[in-house]
Amino acid sequence: MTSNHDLFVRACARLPGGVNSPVRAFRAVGGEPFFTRRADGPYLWDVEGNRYIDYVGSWGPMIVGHNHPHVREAVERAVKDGLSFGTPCEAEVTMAETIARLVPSVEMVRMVNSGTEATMSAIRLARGATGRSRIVKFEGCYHGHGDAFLVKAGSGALTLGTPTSPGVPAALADLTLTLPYNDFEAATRLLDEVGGDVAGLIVEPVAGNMNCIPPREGYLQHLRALCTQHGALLIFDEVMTGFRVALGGAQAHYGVTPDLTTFGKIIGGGMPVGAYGGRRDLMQQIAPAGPIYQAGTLSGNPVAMAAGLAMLELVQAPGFHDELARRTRLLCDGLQAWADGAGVPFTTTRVGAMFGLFFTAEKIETYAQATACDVPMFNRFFNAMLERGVFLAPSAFEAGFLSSAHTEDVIAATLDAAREAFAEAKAV
Ligand SMILES: Cc1ncc(COP(=O)(O)O)c(C=O)c1O
Ligand SMILES: N[C@H](C=O)CCC(=O)O
Repeated sequence: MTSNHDLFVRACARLPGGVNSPVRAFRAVGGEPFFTRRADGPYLWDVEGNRYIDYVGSWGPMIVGHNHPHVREAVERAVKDGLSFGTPCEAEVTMAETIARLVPSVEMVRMVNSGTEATMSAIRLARGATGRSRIVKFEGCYHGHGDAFLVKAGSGALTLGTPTSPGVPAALADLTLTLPYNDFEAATRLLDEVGGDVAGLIVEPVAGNMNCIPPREGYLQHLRALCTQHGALLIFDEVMTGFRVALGGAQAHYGVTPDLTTFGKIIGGGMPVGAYGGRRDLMQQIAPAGPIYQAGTLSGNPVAMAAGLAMLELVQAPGFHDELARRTRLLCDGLQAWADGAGVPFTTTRVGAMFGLFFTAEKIETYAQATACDVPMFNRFFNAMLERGVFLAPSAFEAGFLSSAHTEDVIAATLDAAREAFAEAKAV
């Protein structure tokens, strides 16, 4: 039998850090990653046969659990007709119509192959449409690895201590202005100062790459008003929140209408997909309808569209998101109870089926608070949970995700593990 360790040794010889995306490497939590052989429902199995309850969900897409038969069968049917056409196909039209129906601010959409491509393209559109160069993002928010976004970025960049990446030319980084998330005054001040030069302000409407931080009440409305006042485009990066925190995404949940929205994860059903869309007058500026160029050999891939459409069918079931939110609350309340019982300072955040675990007694609303939490304690808890067969995101700065396959029994098993894990993490 191949072992996780042997595979990691082989991987490190040929893949930087042994992985194809930094967050998978377990650098922050210590130890070595496991190698998944198969996944089903709420579970992953590694190459050694160990089973894990999975709260990473492929970093968000697997909202109906792994290997859901409806999604798998749609993929199997699509594959029989060919893997890629390089011509338009019906499924991509249906995908665009579905997104537009479920997210009304998106009048037109362009399919791409990742969340990174979606955000890079949205920013190009914002710059092209406004004739302005600067963009505004938030400290600790992550929008993929495009140059413009690797400035005070979250996710693996924050975890590994390189929030502003080498390799991004200073001339480009200087065009990215950053703001503290959830700070009303700072946003007002910055836009009053330079708003006339700002093409777009991009935000994760629920921050999910510095752990999970919901917006303060009225904050997204405030950003909307500022962008309107200064003629900057408001871009919601819903790669993580789209179709997860509510059927219509965070914009439906909070009742705020952005100019442009980016998607990924769930709309691919587990296949590599992204999309950006928004107001018709803006999207009509994208080539070949307009002059702003953006293209993709595999964009609108028929197999990926089939997977995404099948998943979007499932999340439209009546009560789907309410039930997921209820179970997420069960999980978070249960964790809180065991942490309190063990005398461990701990707090949780959640919006829909997205949650955050913080080792602090404070209510978390800012990047500064998130990064001041007890990270070594998180790392011990992570490893104690892993030993008990529960896989949390391997970083104190990533959100957790629930799926409809996480039944009350699965949550109860998670909580049993947590009771011991809190005690073990505290004992050190
Ligand atoms: C909010 C957000 N935007 C963009 C991205 C980039 O997506 P991808 O990894 O598919 O390029 C991610 C995740 O990686 C994300 O969480
Ligand atoms: N936090 C990232 C996206 O949501 C994790 C995915 C990755 O970068 O591999």
